[in-house]
Amino acid sequence: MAVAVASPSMATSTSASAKAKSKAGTVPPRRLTKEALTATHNAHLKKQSTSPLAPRPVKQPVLADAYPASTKSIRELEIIPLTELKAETHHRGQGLIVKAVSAPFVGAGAVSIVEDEFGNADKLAIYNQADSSILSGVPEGCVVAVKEPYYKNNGAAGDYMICVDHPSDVILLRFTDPVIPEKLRLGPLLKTAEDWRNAADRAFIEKDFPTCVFCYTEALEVSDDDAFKAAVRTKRAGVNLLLGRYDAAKEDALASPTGGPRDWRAYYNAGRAAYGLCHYAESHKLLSTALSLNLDNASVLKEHARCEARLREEETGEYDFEAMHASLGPQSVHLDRASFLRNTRIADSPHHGRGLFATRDLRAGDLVFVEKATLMPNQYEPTRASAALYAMVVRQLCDNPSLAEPVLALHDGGAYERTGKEGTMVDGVPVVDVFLVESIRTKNCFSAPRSTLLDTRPSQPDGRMAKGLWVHAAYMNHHCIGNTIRSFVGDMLINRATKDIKAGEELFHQYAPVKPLADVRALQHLAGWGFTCQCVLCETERNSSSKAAMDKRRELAEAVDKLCKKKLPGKELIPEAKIRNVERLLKQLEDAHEKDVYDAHHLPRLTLIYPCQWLIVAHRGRKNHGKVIRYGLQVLRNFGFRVPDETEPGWDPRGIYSDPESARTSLMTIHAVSTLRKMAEAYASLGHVDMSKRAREAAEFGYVMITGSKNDVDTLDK
Ligand SMILES: C[S@@+](CC[C@H](N)C(=O)[O-])C[C@H]1O[C@@H](n2cnc3c(N)ncnc32)[C@H](O)[C@@H]1O
Repeated sequence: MAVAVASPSMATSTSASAKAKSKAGTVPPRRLTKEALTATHNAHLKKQSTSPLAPRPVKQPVLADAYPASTKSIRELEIIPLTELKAETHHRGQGLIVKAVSAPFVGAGAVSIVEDEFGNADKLAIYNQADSSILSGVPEGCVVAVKEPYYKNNGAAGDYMICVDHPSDVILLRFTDPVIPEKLRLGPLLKTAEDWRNAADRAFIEKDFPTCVFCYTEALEVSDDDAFKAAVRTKRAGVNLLLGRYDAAKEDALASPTGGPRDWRAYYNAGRAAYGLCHYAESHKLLSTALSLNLDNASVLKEHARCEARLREEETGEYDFEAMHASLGPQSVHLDRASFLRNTRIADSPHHGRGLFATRDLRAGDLVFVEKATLMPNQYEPTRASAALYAMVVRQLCDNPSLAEPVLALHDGGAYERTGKEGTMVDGVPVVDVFLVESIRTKNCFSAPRSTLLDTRPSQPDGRMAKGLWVHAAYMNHHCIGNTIRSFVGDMLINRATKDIKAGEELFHQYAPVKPLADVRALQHLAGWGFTCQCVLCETERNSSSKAAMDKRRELAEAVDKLCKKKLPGKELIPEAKIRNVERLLKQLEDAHEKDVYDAHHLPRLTLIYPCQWLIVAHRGRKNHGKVIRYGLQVLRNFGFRVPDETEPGWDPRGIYSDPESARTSLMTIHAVSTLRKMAEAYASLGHVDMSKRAREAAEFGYVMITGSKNDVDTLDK
């Protein structure tokens, strides 16, 4: 489903919010009557979009307004009437029990008019519910408990609402729940378990799966017939599978065997649920049991074989990358593949908290790990990608509580105070704190193109990225001079070594492409992830490079950008005079790098890369092959690789990746690959066949690291 960000008009304006804050903690003197509330609500309902394809808005949390989710049971709270709600107040230790007396208006959240046992009415806005939950649009007549409610002004005078951000702060109560006050109690809507089961079956036919689950649950509560219950559980397992509620599906399925001939179905469903959770070993075991009970069943055989393929990937790290690329499409970015993680382990890092470490020696170019996204929405629209991921994490934590352990274990930036109860079950639902989720999302998510390979094509890249969470990769710390690099095929993250790595060494990657200017880079690290990079480049530039030299480099880099318009030349012939101007600026920029800092430590000189690349393309257009090679060597040198100033006899570009000296200082990027490829072409034009072959092989090898798999490096021209 498409996701949109809630429009600014939905947010309270600054002056209105200041006014509202001045009333904080007091019971508002004038509130809207039930009739006024209902009239406005009904007017909104009439305008409500009913298209299932309409983008679903998401109310993304503002971390500055964070408050913790309630961790108490509704039974521990003091139930208050609506008239006791105080403005801009989180009612700690208190709760509401109210009945929906209107149909829900479903937008960024679901808004209903609710009534308490005394006939007081108010507006209830529930956000962040999973689509699988009835609470994503509370049906009229349902009774809900709101725990530790937050009451806020909605912008206009007298217009207040109960705002539920944390999905676990609202509980759908069963009609017979004794906590419901007498006046709101309807008693059971249907009498017998069969009635409820039939109602569920009807909801199933109408594809109203949340209602279907609700009615099966009521049937189970009412019945004491084990055979009936087993059959209902089988049905509910099937619906939960459809809803992607795999934890519940597995539990239902495993509670349904009766010792009869249809038990294979229970293990089959449980196996499919475990597969949905990517628990392939468990899935295989369950499907094997199903198979032992029904040897010839084609569906079981198919799932069993699929599961074995996943186990092989987990074990060997062997993937058919070509087939994975071929299977990508606008609607198919979630690939049916398992993660391969055994070359790595999570352990304490001297850099920060936990990090990822190699469990065996790896060579440059080796696959370090491959990880299937824990969660990645198929949403590449830049304005929607973050909100879509946030919404997905929240909804999945509600739908599959077992996800809480790996997701909540991630670093949250340290500023958010956890209660320690997040993820635990209270009142039958997992405590989900949306502000914690957002803190974790911002510190751990990656941007992912649909395919890194396609992204390297100049004709293709649209720069559109989805955002996703890969919980294993999230343990990797940043290093500008990283020893690994990531790429993507759909929702699969591929991580390859860019250098030789010894068992036990910490693995690093770059969180974002490394900015050439040290202070810009430092700001990005601090603002984005709250750290100061200690890599040799950042550390040395911070401590040894003078401010005057840094300013000079910035000034000259800007002059180059201005002259070259921040682009590489196209097919046009570049005038000699312009080339000379760029060469002059390049020389000045080179001189602005202190020799005792950059040459002594052989540090990358990142501001020099762009003018060198520009000159390569300009000279290539004029068939100045010697110059292409000269500036090609400079690009490699400026990325921190050890290369000769001029091609020396015996120099082999294929050695740059495993050269231990280069390893300390070099950054691996697509620009190094495209430079090697152009050098290969220039060597060939000069008749240096052997050097051309070596440079081409070095480019091809680098392209495997960059794109994640073996691909034709000429893609760079397509
Ligand atoms: C995705 S987490 C990485 C795993 C994290 N170390 C942990 O313990 O969970 C990102 C956070 O790690 C920390 N970090 C990453 N790279 C770092 C580095 N080179 N130096 C210091 N802290 C770093 C920052 O606090 C950053 O917000």
